[in-house]
Amino acid sequence: MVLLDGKALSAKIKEEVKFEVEQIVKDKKITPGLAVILVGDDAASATYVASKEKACKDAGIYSVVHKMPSSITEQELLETINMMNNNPKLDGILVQLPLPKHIDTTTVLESINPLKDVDGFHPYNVGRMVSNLDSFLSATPFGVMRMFEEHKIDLSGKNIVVIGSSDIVGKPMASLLINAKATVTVCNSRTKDLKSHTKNADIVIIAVGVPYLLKADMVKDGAVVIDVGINRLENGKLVGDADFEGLKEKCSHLTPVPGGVGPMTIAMLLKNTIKAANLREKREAK
Ligand SMILES: Nc1nc2c(c(=O)[nH]1)N[C@@H](CN(C=O)c1ccc(C(=O)N[C@@H](CCC(=O)O)C(=O)O)cc1)CN2
Repeated sequence: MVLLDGKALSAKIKEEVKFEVEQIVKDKKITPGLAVILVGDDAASATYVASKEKACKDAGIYSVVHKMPSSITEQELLETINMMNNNPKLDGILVQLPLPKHIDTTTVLESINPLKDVDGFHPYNVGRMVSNLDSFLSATPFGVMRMFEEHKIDLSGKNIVVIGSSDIVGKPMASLLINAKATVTVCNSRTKDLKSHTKNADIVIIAVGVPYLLKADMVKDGAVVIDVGINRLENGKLVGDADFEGLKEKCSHLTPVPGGVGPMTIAMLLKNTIKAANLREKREAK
């Protein structure tokens, strides 16, 4: 079994980004800039934002983290985003999810300038991605695609099952796979007989937030399994949605948790920030 090591690959991508930043600074005389908005005091979100801040610093990207209490109104958040939309030094803007319940996530994401939308969550970018046009790609599915590319895992004509249809992972993942000419089945919590789908799959991608849901008897020999789940058990252990120990005997390729898809999310965010910095002149001309 080949371990799809996201930690090692993300380190390589971060080095690529560092080089790209140096080129931009030299050629365009600008420093790429990223704004991260963190609303509330969710501990996991705070950790992810801190990792994004550190990754930016290491790569030479200017970053600002704007922390807001969970009591803020939607209007206050929209005003902050508007200010960032109008700041030319900020090439990318992202709002860490999830947001508190009283704030409408769609309204907030739609308020970000699509040319600064480094999360790829704005409907403009989602639409362009579905149409296979150049766009910002949501970092997690983008990271999974980069893993496939790196390990020369061909997608064309493959039967791929995506378990989970979230806006952040499942839906964009399915679109990218369709564009890569795979035969894609998307399953969700109402899917009848999940195993009948996964058993036929060359590749299974799972992102549901249910520890150990995908077991060895649910996949065929030599399957590729990509585990996007991150679940913290009561004993503090971090595990995925797939039963790694059982699956490792059966799969040709498998991602670990931690150290698989998670670190790729941050590396691909940096890639998107470089893309956004390269759009600065285009934005300014508008
Ligand atoms: N605005 C966004 N919000 C959220 C996103 C996103 O892409 N944009 N994705 C997730 C959280 N996330 C990044 O924001 C993220 C999740 C996990 C990891 C990661 O490296 N995980 C490690 C384990 C970390 C730990 O110890 O908890 C791993 O899997 O090895 C990075 C980023 C939801 N919100």
